[in-house]
Amino acid sequence: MNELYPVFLKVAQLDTLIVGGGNVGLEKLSFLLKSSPKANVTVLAKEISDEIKAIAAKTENLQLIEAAYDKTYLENRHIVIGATDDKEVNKQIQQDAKAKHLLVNIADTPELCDFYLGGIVTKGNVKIAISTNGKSPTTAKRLRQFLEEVIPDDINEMVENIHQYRDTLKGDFEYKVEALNKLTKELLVK
Ligand SMILES: C[C@@]1(CC(=O)O)c2cc3[nH]c(cc4nc(cc5[nH]c(cc(n2)[C@H]1CCC(=O)O)[C@@](C)(CC(=O)O)[C@@H]5CCC(=O)O)C(CC(=O)O)=C4CCC(=O)O)c(CCC(=O)O)c3CC(=O)O
Ligand SMILES: NC(=O)C1=CN([C@@H]2O[C@H](COP(=O)(O)OP(=O)(O)OC[C@H]3O[C@@H](n4cnc5c(N)ncnc54)[C@H](O)[C@@H]3O)[C@@H](O)[C@H]2O)C=CC1
Repeated sequence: MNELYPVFLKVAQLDTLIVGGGNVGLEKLSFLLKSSPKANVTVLAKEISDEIKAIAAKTENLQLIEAAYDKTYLENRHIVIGATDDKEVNKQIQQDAKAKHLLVNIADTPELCDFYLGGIVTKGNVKIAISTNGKSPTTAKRLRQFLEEVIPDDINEMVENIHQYRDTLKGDFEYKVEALNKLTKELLVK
C-alpha cells in the first residue's frame, strides 16, 4: 500500500533550495518550474550548468549561487532538494535539513526523502499528482503521459462553469453541496 499523503504546495510563497546544478538538478528544477513557473527557487552548486544559467536569465524567481554546499545556505528555506553527484554531501544535506526540521528530498535516494516529487498532469485548474510509492518513476512518467492523453482539454471549461454556477447558489453549505452533487452526478455515468 502507498501510505504517502499528497499535498499541493504554493511554492511561489515558499523558499526552495536545490543543491546541485548538473543533469539531475536541471531535471528537478525544470519539472518544478513547468508546474509552478513562479516557484521561488535557489540553485546552489559548485558548478552550475549552462542550461540552468539560461533558465535563470529569463526567470526572475530563480536565484543562482555558485559555491560549495554549506549548512548556512539552509537558513530561511522551507524545502531542500539535494541533487549533487557526491553521496556524502547529499547525506550531509539530509542530516542538516532534518536538524532544522525542513522538508528534504534527496533526488533518486528514496530512503533519504521526506517527500517524493511526482508525475504531474495539468489541465487548466485541474492538477493530478502521480506516485508509485518510489517503486517505479518510469511508470509514474508513463502514467502521466497516458493521463495527459485521455483527460479532455476542456475539463477546465467544466470546472470554470461549475465554479460560476457555485457562485450563483444562494443557501447554506448543505444546500450547495446537494445542488453541486446533483449537477455533477451524471459525469461518472459512462
Ligand atoms: C523516489 C523518487 C525520489 C525523487 O527523486 O523525488 C525517485 C527515485 C528515483 N528515480 C530514478 C530514476 C528515474 N527517474 C525518472 C523520472 C522521474 N522520477 C520522478 C520521481 C521520483 N524518482 C521519486 C518517486 C516517484 C514515485 O513515487 O513514483 C518523477 C516522477 C518526478 C520528478 O523527477 O520530478 C520523474 C518523472 C516525471 C515525468 O516525466 O512526469 C526516470 C525516467 C526518465 O527520466 O525517463 C528515471 C530513470 C529510469 C528508472 O530508473 O526508472 C532512480 C534510479 C536512479 C539510479 O538508477 O541510480 C531513483 C532511485 C530509486 O528508485 O531507488
Ligand atoms: N544524470 C542522470 O540522469 C542520473 C544521475 N544519477 C545520480 O544523480 C547524481 C547527480 O547526477 P548529475 O546531476 O548527473 O551529476 P552532475 O555531475 O551533472 O552534477 C553534479 C552537480 O553537483 C554539484 N556539486 C558536487 N559537489 C558539490 C558540493 N559539495 N556543493 C555544491 N554542489 C556540488 C556539481 O557542481 C554539479 O553541479 C549522481 O550521483 C548520479 O549518479 C542517477 C540517475 C540518473
